[in-house]
Amino acid sequence: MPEKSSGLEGVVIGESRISSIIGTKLTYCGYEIDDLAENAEFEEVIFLLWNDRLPNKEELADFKAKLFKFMSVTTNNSEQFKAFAANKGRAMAALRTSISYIGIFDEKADDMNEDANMNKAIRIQAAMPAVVADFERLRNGLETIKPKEEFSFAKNFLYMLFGEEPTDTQVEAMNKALILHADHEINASTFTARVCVATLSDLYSGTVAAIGALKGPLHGGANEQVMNMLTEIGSVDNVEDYVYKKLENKEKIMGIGHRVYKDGDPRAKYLEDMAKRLTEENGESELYDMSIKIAEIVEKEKGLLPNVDFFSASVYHSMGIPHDLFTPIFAVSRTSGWLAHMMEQYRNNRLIRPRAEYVGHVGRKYEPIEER
Ligand SMILES: CC(=O)SCCNC(=O)CCNC(=O)[C@H](O)C(C)(C)COP(=O)(O)OP(=O)(O)OC[C@H]1O[C@@H](n2cnc3c(N)ncnc32)[C@H](O)[C@@H]1OP(=O)(O)O
Ligand SMILES: O=C([O-])CC(=O)C(=O)O
Repeated sequence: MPEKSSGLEGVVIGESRISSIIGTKLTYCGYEIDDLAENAEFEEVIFLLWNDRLPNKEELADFKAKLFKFMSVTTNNSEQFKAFAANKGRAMAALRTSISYIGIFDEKADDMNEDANMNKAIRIQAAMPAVVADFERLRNGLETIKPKEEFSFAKNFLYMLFGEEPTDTQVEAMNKALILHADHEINASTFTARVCVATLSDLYSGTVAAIGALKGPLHGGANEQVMNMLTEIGSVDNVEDYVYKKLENKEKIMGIGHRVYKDGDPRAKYLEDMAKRLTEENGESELYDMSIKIAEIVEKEKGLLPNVDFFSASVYHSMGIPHDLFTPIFAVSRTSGWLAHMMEQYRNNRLIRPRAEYVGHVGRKYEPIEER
């Protein structure tokens, strides 16, 4: 029997050209995350992850046009969608179900060639922001908003969500957040997507499986939990009591710690900067001050540092985004990484099927029901 690794910690599951984590350095296809966060548009990063190179001007224009086309044809006006939005259905569940639902109507869903998969990838990526925005509007009894061709992905996402043109600061913050969350090696949701398509299942199925994995509070779901925690704490004066009590009870502080980064998450500093700026502009800098105090105590007591989810909560809150849409926004971004990984998996596929050490009963015999 091969060696056991709980949580597959430290296990290398194969090769990838997509993102690399070395110490606290994160790169996408060889480009440092800092370089991309400072200079790129999210659409360029999606293209990069899917093609292993940045697009030229014409390729980017063509790619944006395709994304736009599918963002605008994704009408979430089906009766089912309206019903779960009107019932104030849960946002991640709505997203998961919507992607599955859209997949039903793609006649080429099971075509496995590279071109067909690239087309499906564009459809899925483009559908994500539209589904999140439409869900938010429909549950509030509002009309859905069509994207505009001249707007970027980040700008359209905010525009479809709020129904008015976002400010440059908001667009810049959303663009950066989308880039910073786009890919992260073999995290739990990406691994889930790869396991799913390694059976030669389709990209819709892999995306739906990945959304389910991202939803959990130990992964992408942590950003909403961070906001719940900040709301519950309420003021800087209450931080110490709250954090020490949690630690004494061996409870987790959300948004802190990481399976791979033990010396800090390189994405957190960007979100921290944005959180500082945006909370100040919003007159809610206490949210930032509380976050800093929480992080200081947990670092002092446990040696653990904030991950990408910690400051993204105050960033999204400052932008006026409802708290249950924080994790769906993570999904809008991470879909780019999931799709890149699934297409990479197809190119060099092998069924993913590990083993388990059996620790259950042995040698039992079937007992007739009357004798149990
Ligand atoms: C995008 C993302 O997915 S980033 C991660 C988002 N998730 C969170 O923010 C949830 C909070 N954090 C956690 O639960 C964890 O740090 C994880 C799941 C992210 C990583 O967990 P693991 O690699 O399994 O670390 P592990 O659970 O072994 O932790 C090691 C020790 O640190 C403690 N610890 C880890 N994270 C935290 C935390 N957030 N708060 C308090 N203690 C923590 C553990 O209890 C454990 O303590 P012990 O040695 O006294 O038992
Ligand atoms: O890599 C991980 O385990 C979690 C994470 O930070 C991410 O998915 O962005």
